[in-house]
Formats: sequence, structure tokens, C-alpha cells
Amino acid sequence: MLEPTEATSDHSTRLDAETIRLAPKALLHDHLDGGLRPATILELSQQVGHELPADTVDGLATWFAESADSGSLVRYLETFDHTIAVMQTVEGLQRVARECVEDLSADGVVYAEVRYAPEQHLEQGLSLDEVVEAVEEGLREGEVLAREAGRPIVVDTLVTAMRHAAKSREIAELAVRHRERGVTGFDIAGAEAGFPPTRHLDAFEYLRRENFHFTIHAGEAFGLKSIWEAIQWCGAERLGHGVRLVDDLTLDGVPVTDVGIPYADWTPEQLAAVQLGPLAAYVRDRRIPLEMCPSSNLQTGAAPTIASHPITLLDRLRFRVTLNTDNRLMSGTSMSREMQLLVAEAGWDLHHLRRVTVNAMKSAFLPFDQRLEIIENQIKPFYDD
Ligand SMILES: O=c1[nH]cnc2c1ncn2[C@@H]1O[C@H](CO)[C@@H](O)[C@H]1O
Ligand SMILES: [Zn+2]
Repeated sequence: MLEPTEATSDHSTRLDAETIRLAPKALLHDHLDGGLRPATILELSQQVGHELPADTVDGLATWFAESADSGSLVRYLETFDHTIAVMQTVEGLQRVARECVEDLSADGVVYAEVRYAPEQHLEQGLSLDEVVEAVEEGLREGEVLAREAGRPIVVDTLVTAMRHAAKSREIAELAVRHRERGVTGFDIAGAEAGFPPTRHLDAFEYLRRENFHFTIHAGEAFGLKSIWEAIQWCGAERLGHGVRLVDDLTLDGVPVTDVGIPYADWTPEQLAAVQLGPLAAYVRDRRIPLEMCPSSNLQTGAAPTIASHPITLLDRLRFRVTLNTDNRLMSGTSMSREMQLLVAEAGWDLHHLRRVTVNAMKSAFLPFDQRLEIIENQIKPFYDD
């Protein structure tokens, strides 16, 4: 039987906003082109002559959050036109990457894998390799600044191919070419419905032969079939989102999403009685990491509220859940904010935050010895204090 999760009063009383901000965090799913500072978009857009839907920092931040809040993944993705437009030069890419590292480190993130699709940054003549080199250069600058500020952080990249395009094999080769220079993995992203991951089998087979790591966005805007294909056909090591995995769970024959009790209030007996379908059982048995992004899912309609977001049920059922931001700009969020939301609305405490943090670090594409070092030297000393 599963052990109930104890909420210790000691932990909950300590969980003010500042404690959460200081807590070391590991982030596996964050889009570089979804995390720009509004002020930077404004400045860069003037330099490159790109017209924006708002002309003040606050106006722009509001425009992104509201436009992304459409309930549809396809419309959510349209907002990226305005970030990608200012990421077409070496200077633009370097600056965005550097600021990304500074912002994550200021939020207490000690390890991050940031992803982006190089094929979307070729409009002004850069080559795919030049795009990757510019981003890596900006990240290294950011790491130096963060270290100088006393907040060390390691940031690697996942190179993404767009699932509607037909470039995944070329992009996979690009990722492998830069494996010694900060690229630790590969991903596919973009509209999910109509673009199954099996369209990109060639890329995944190549990556496996290269002993390279990859994750796949699956089970966000489309259901179990997408998750099944990502794992069983493509061989994904992790799942981007994976929220729809709850469609494979029932309690007394009722889909868990129809039970109508906030997940934080489920009793140990109810949790123990949840029935896992074969795919969900496989994912839990194999400890396949789920890169979950609560706020993003509310915006795209993949989950209704924080309290009823599957992350809480899947965590209590001991799936290997990780907590992520997805797109900090579009969701107006940060790792601290995602943690605060779960604490305020879904019954999470420091014990759960520690678990998702250690899970993320265990699931990172960073080499094992470096993962252990971060867990032992940065994560455990804080959470076990
Ligand atoms: O939640 C998401 N689901 C699917 N695709 C996404 C999501 N967020 C961002 N992107 C897509 O990934 C590209 C590379 O970073 C972005 O340009 C966006 O189109
Ligand atoms: Zn994503």
C-alpha cells in the first residue's frame, strides 16, 4: 500500500513566499522563447523593426498573459510569433539566453534545461549551428553573472524540432553535434493534435543509436494515444506534460477526473484504491518522468484549476512527477509561483516540493555524477535542514 504523505506543521509554517523563493529548484521544461522579459522584447523589437501588439512593459506582459489564456494550445502558440521575431540575431539570442539564466537563478533555480527550436531562428540568415552557438554563449555569460551574484546555476539546453515541420532528423543531428557544448537533449513541440510523434521516428531512431537523450511533448492537447506513441514507438525517456495520463486512472470504476473531490483531500484508502490502466502502470513502474506545468495547462485548457490539476494526484500516487514553468512570459509565472500555487491551492508542503525537486534532478539529462552533486550539495542541505 502507498504511504500517505504526511504534512508536518513544521514545514507548512515555514512555507512563506521568501522560503519558497530561496528553496533550490530544478527545472526540466522551460522554453527559451517563452521566457523573455517584456522590457527586452520592447527594446529588441525597436532595433529590428518588429511591430508589437503593445508598447509598454506592463501592456506587453498583460497582452501575452491574456492572449495565451485562450483555452486552446494552437492559439496559445500564436503568441510566440512576437518573441521569436526578436530572436533572429546573435545579439538577440545571446541576450535572451543570458537574461534567462539570470532570471532563473534569481528565482532559486540551481539546475535548468531550457529548450527552443533553432529552425525558428533562421529568418535573418543565421545557420542552425550559429543559432545554437549564440544561445550557448549567452547561457555561459549568464552562468558567470549568476555565480558572481552568489547564486550558482547550471543551465543546459534541449534542442527542439517543431512537430508540424519535417526537419526533425536534421535538428536531431544538430543537437548531437553540440552535445559537448551544452546541448543535453532533444524534444519535439508545437501543436499536438494531428501531428503524432511517430511522424518523427527517423529522428528518434537516430538519437537512440547515438546514445542521446530525448523527451517528447505528449498528453497535453491530445490523449493517451499520444503518450503511448511517445513512449512505446519513439522511446521517449521523459514526457513533456503527460497530464492526460489521468485518463488511464479510475476509482471504483469512475474516471478519476469525475470523482469531484480535490486531489489534496483524497484519503490514503482512496489513493490505494486507484486502478491504473496498462499505460499508466507502465509509466509509473518504469519511473518515467512527467514534466508537469500547471499554469500553462490552465491556459491551454489541459486542466481546469490548480486544485484539480492532475499533478497532485499523480504525485500522491508516486509517479515520478516534476514541476515546471513551460513559458514564464505567457503564463506570467516562475518556479516560485508554481510552487506557491500548489501550496496555496492544492495542499502541497515542503515535503512535496522536495520530492519534485529531487525527482527533477534524478531525471535530468545531465551526467549522473553531476546530478548527484547538485542533489547532495545544494538540494538536500536546504530541504533536510
Ligand atoms: O506547451 C507547449 N506545448 C507545445 N509546444 C509548445 C509549448 N510551449 C511552447 N511550445 C512551442 O515550442 C517552441 C520552441 O520552444 C515554441 O516556439 C512553441 O511553438
Ligand atoms: Zn512545453
